[in-house]
Amino acid sequence: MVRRKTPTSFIIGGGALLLLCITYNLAPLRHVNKASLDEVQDPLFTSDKRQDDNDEADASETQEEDVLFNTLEHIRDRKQNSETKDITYGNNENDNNMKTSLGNAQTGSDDTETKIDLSNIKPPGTNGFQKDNIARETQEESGETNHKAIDENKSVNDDNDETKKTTLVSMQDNLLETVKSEQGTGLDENDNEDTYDKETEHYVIESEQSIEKKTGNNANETYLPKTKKFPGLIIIGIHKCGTFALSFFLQIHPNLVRTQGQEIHFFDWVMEYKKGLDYYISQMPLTDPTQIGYEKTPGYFDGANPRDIYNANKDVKLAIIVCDPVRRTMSNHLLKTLVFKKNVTYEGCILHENGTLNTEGCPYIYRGHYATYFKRYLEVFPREQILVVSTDELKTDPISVIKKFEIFLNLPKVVNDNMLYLDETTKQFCVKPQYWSTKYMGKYNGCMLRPDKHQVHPEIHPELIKKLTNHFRDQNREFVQMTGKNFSWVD
Ligand SMILES: Nc1ncnc2c1ncn2[C@@H]1O[C@H](COP(=O)(O)OS(=O)(=O)O)[C@@H](OP(=O)(O)O)[C@H]1O
Repeated sequence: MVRRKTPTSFIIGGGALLLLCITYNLAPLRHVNKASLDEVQDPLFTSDKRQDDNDEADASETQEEDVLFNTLEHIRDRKQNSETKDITYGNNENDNNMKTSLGNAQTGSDDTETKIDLSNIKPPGTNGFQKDNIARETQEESGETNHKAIDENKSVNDDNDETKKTTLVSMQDNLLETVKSEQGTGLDENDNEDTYDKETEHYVIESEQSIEKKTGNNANETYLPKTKKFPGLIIIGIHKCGTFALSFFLQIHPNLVRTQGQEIHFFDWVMEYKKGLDYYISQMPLTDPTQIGYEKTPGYFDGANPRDIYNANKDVKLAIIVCDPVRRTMSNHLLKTLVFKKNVTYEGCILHENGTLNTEGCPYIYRGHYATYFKRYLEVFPREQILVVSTDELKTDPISVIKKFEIFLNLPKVVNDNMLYLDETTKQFCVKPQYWSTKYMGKYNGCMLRPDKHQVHPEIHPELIKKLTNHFRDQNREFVQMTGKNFSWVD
């Protein structure tokens, strides 16, 4: 009679075998996860004076795909608002305001002094200007590409650590590039022929235009070589105060050339900064010796270390465009919710649960502390090296603003009122066709009509306006003193 093996030994033997298989099979995956996470997270989430790492813990607990989505979201947040503390609404120990809704803002307070009746506040965005267009534009410019990139990654062989790591890193680069291109015009300069001249420390490029000048119809024009160099002007802020419009209108000056299609974020994103100055210069537009290249990254105002900019080029001229910080809070919120689809409420950001203002935790508010940030620049740059203009003025009289730049940058005085017209339908100033470049401005037809730059603002509750106005008063007054300029919104 054949003795059958006991079930116990089967169980023990089988169990051991199973354990061995699981360990063997999962070990590489675990290894990949860890390595990949390190690769993906390190540059993005490293704690730094410029970057907040509050998402790090969450991200490290997710699977790879989730990390990539999170990474994209994280980069988006950085790009979108250039907010170094963006995700951290809840830095107050009692505050978890990302989750705070209108409802619990109303009910959460025991403090009758500070409690505000918010029942009349309309949820933002329900009747927002061209909301669908924004959604489409956002999707067109980023979403589809991002998802495609992520789908592509799914096909990578799970067993191949190196391939996977490389893919994740290059996906991270792709995502960053995609995100970077979201905010700009989306019209990229065709400058693949870069060559770096070590002697002059310049990128020397023959652009289409200069080649055309040498060989084409414009043979009589003097050929001026175009190079990439450190910008002569950087528009450092202020976020949501019309930096795009300013950058747009400055293009009508023939001696000013802006970077195309993206904000550079070199001085406020650690990962970009680490790429070095040569990389930064490679991102600049081609300019001939009569032209000044400029870039605008509003995140520099509150997110960059002014010393880094100064050390890179102490002669660079800086500009900021300034708006009412109370209105700016809503602008910031609409960008976050309508354009970047964050599920947050205005009140959830700006108020603690007890109804007091979340002044240090909500970027809508703390980015309006103009005096604080401006002071940091004045510690490094001479006042006369920073031009301060106002959003109101740019809206009502763009040419006068550009004329200020002509003086500030010692440019030929060529701009005049005749270059613009007031569009009757939109009540916006537009550039006459003969003064805009089809290559860079064509998409907007000479008018600065990006829907996300003309949001219809829902009403802010009068009590909140009062609170915010009181809060910003000292900062505003100090800012007026520092700049020597007056603004309609400063009392
Ligand atoms: N022509 C003109 N002149 C001056 N200012 C203008 C102009 N057009 C738009 N705007 C204002 O620009 C706001 C968007 O600001 P930014 O372009 O700086 O936004 S961002 O920081 O780049 O995301 C935008 O904010 P919202 O009104 O909330 O859309 C406008 O207040």
